[in-house]
Amino acid sequence: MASSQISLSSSFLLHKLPSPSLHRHRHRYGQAIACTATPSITSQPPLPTTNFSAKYVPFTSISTPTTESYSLNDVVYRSRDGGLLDVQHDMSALKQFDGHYWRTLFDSRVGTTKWPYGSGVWSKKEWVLPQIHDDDIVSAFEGNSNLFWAERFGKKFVKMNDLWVKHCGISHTGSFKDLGMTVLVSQVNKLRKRTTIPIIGVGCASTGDTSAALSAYCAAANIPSIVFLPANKISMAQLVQPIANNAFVLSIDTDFDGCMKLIRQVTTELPIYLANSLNSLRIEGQKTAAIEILQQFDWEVPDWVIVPGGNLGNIYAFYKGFKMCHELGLVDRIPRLVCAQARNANPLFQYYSSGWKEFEPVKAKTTFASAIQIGDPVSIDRAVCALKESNGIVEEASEEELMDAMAMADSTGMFVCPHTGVALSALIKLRGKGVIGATERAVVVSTAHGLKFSQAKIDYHSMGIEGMECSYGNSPVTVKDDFGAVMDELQKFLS
Ligand SMILES: Cc1ncc(COP(=O)(O)O)c(C=O)c1O
Ligand SMILES: N[C@@H](CCOP(=O)(O)O)C(=O)O
Repeated sequence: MASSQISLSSSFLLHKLPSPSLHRHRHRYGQAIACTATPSITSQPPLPTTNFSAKYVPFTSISTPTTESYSLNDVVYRSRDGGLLDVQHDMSALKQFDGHYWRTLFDSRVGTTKWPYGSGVWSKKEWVLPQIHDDDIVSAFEGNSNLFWAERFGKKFVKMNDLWVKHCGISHTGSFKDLGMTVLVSQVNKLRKRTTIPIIGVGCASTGDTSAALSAYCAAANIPSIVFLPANKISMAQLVQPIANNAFVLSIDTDFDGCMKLIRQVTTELPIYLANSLNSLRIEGQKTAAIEILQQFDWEVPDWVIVPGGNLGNIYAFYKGFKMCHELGLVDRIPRLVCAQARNANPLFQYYSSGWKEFEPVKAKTTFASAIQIGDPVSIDRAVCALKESNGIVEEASEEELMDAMAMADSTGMFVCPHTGVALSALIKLRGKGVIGATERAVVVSTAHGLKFSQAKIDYHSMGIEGMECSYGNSPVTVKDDFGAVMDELQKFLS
């Protein structure tokens, strides 16, 4: 058994759970929701009675079949040989229903208040965590985020008409991490409530967004959360989130990669459940953003999806979501994926540029895209798989390019984070090279809310960043309290 595994009982039996056909009323987030696991609305297809299931398998089993597998009720993050794990669904059970069935089922749940299907994640429950009981789910009705037609940005800056931004950051804690965290914390909630597995808390290393999501979902479920943050390397808005949500916060004098090493060691010694995306449960929630994009396009497949990458779980999550939709007959192909990295933290870009010869972690340098300042991504193998299987591309953006792209987007009415700037910058480059065509449909994934990174925007618009022109900077004009002076400034502006 790998040292990172805590040997715990996997004998938790689902038949101990209350019958899923129970009709009942329950309270969530102060709202009384009439909930039934057997929906009565006629527009919704009957729920399948088949027993769907999922288990952990070594990630390598995608290409090399193996008998090694673990129950999702086990506390295990790595395979016997120390590799990554993946959640494998019983695809033959899911395939008993055709693509039309799944599309109709998922569409019927959009906008519902019925627990837990009002969540963009749990509206796909059968594909996410099929064996969890609704009562154990910890959700803030995350997901269902805006797929924004970036009409003005598209026309003005990249000569495209069919450009979209998936605003995953307009969410409960302001980033896409909510999608994965609802799944992970729900599973922990179930294990703590219904088994004797000792989990005293849930922990993560973070560049700011994972910790915000973890602490919020744990607080909602009354589960202790422990977060390791690289000191002085995350934004104030991100730092205050776990503090406000009552997490135990360790600010450590290292970078994210150092924090990640520490939390991996700590979670092998103490019964603290690991919440980083090394834990493949997170991917199951995050993959629903891909399914949601297809759904929002009425199940038409975009040509390109561009995702900023750091620890590299999300690029694989998008691939997995698209792949499942293809395999289960909801769509007939998958989009090409682009992973965009900051030049100051670009180990994947370097690996890709070398023709996938040899992966070398890097020492990540300071970047305005601070949440992706990661030099040794845990999901490197997952990212390579996603890119190879989707005929994907890796791009990078300099500090000036990513900040300009962020400012360009904001000038057209968005308010995006620097990581979205990295992805937009990749789009600009790929359009410039003619790789992405003018009439193709592209989706840029926006990963966090711009308000979390207001200091970066202040720095840019103050035009005081050393070595950066800040070409799209927009400083306020200082004027004295005088009608004539105000009129003079307005005349200058209007002319
Ligand atoms: C805002 C933001 N964007 C992008 C990423 C990259 O996601 P991933 O680590 O899954 O590659 C992260 C976290 O790493 C993030 O917090
Ligand atoms: N950007 C992340 C970095 C950790 O990524 P994870 O997906 O492995 O948790 C963060 O916000 O902490």
